[in-house]
Amino acid sequence: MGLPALGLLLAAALLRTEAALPARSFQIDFERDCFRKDGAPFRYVSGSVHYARVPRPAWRDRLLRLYMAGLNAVQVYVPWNYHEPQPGVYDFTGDRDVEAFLDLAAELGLLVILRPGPYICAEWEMGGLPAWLLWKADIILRSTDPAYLAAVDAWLHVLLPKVKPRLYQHGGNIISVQVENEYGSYYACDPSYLQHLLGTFRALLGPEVLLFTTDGAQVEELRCGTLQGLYATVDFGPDSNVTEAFGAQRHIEPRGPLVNSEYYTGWLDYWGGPHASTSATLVAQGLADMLQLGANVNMYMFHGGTNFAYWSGADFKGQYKPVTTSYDYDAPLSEAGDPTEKLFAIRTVISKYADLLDVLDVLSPSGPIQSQFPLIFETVKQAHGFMLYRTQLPRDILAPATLSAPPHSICDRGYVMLQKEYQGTLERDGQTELRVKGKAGDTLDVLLENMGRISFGANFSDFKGLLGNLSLDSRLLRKWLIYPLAIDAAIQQGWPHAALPKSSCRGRAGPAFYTGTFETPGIAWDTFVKFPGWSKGQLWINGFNLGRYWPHQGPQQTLFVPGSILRVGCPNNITVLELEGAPPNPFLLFLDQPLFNRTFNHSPMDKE
Ligand SMILES: CCCCNC(=S)N1C[C@H](O)[C@@H](O)[C@@H](O)[C@H]1CO
Repeated sequence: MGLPALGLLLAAALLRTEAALPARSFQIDFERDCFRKDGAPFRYVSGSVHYARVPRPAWRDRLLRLYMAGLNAVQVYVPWNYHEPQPGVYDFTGDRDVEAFLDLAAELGLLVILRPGPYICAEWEMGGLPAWLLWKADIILRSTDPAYLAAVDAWLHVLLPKVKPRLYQHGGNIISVQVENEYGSYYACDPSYLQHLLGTFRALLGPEVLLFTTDGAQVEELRCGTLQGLYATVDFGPDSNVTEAFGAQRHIEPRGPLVNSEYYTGWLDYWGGPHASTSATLVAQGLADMLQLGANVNMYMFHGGTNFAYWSGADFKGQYKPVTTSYDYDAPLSEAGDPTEKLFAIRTVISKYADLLDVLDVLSPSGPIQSQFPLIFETVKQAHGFMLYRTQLPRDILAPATLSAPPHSICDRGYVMLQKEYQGTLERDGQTELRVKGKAGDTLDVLLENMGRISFGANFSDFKGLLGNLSLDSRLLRKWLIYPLAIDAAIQQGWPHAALPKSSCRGRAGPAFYTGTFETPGIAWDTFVKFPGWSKGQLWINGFNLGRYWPHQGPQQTLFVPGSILRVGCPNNITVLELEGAPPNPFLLFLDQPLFNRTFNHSPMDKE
């Protein structure tokens, strides 16, 4: 392609910058029975932490432990009575600073599932309803009783304006909001009450936020607890049959994501009764069964904490049963915040389902840029490294179709995945076509690598990225999400070591991060690292970017590692971004000599 055409193409690409709008969406895909976050399939693995049961100085510790266990969201109740001790008197300070708790979760990269009630149950005093409601002795709680609704609306008009700017669609981290709580278990069964709440939540939160209900996984409980316009979810513990329980949800929601909003990791204690104890193995197995189904799960409780002061509630089953001060719940994180055997069992399960590409929230914290056609690095002000281009197949492609790029428009290498399965590599001066097949809506990703801008010999600017439009059987692919990747920043901040649970990993085809640690033998000398059987990628040790490796291409087979970046007497963190395919049992070798030339003597170290 001559320069003018390339120039024109470039101009066209540049002209399209106005189309670049930030995409922040969290919706239900009723076709593919999943959530979509920014247009991409998304599944949450969440845990309940109640800020009202944890002193504020410990919030960061508890949320970080939840994050490091591999969860990507935290479910949060808002107890009305904790914030409105007297009618019209509000307290959001100190341990009651719910905004600070939500913002801390956001800072730690956690999404939030918010449950503002107004009734929350939770073994909390009066289920979160303020005791002063009972000054009107004949009030009918959780109904369309005008006195009750007046107090509810006044409270929601104070609380929900604090929530709205933190909604995911507004740049925050709250992905969904629950209306009421297990209303199907309440005798009143007043659908006008739920309808009123729906109206108030929509008026104060806007049309985009995902609103849902939660009820026990029994059809009779779902009958009164659900409402058109509120996505119905269920709750059940490890002693339930997963298929039957989600079958109850499907009775109300035949399509949409499976959601267990309260997967009981333990249970509450009553005065006079035994401390609850639920087997870690049973809890982990139930979690694995649900994740295998692709379900979204919130573990109730991940961390229970304590019913300080007079905040413990009570159950009534023909007999008054007050709940204890400890809300340990036999949860994965103990009342005092200590990890338990159950936490490690859960972390192991999650690590088997952790999806590295879900870490786009970390690697691309500003979120994707939405554009009709691909944008180049320079348009989005990305200098070096990698960008991820994502779109969906526009139609079923049941027979292999040709995915193609204009010649020389791949600057410089594009690693193609369909539904996260590696399809092959598009190259600047090489292969520009691949054969793919899939279903409408399948996610097509192109991880685009900048291999370095021309330093001599060209009379044009060496722009980077997808400089042209990809097509499928000659029909242009549109509606792209573009993620500039800040990999170095994430690694320097401790990702993925702090985030991804350690698990024995087997090599896979296509782009993937591999992490590990190693000890030096008491010295920190210069060394050379070799990649037996690896293909091409990038290497970091202790946050230092050592550069590109490409033993598949050669000639060099090792990377130089300066001794100055190594640590003695403590683990060294190593992160590998392999782009085309790691060996089945990935390992690295440290040598005291460089290998500058690709050898073909098939020595054991060269074994693929
Ligand atoms: C014996 C408790 C019966 C009601 N509560 C139930 S089932 N639960 C569901 C309820 O939504 C939650 O807030 C918690 O109260 C949980 C028990 O920890």
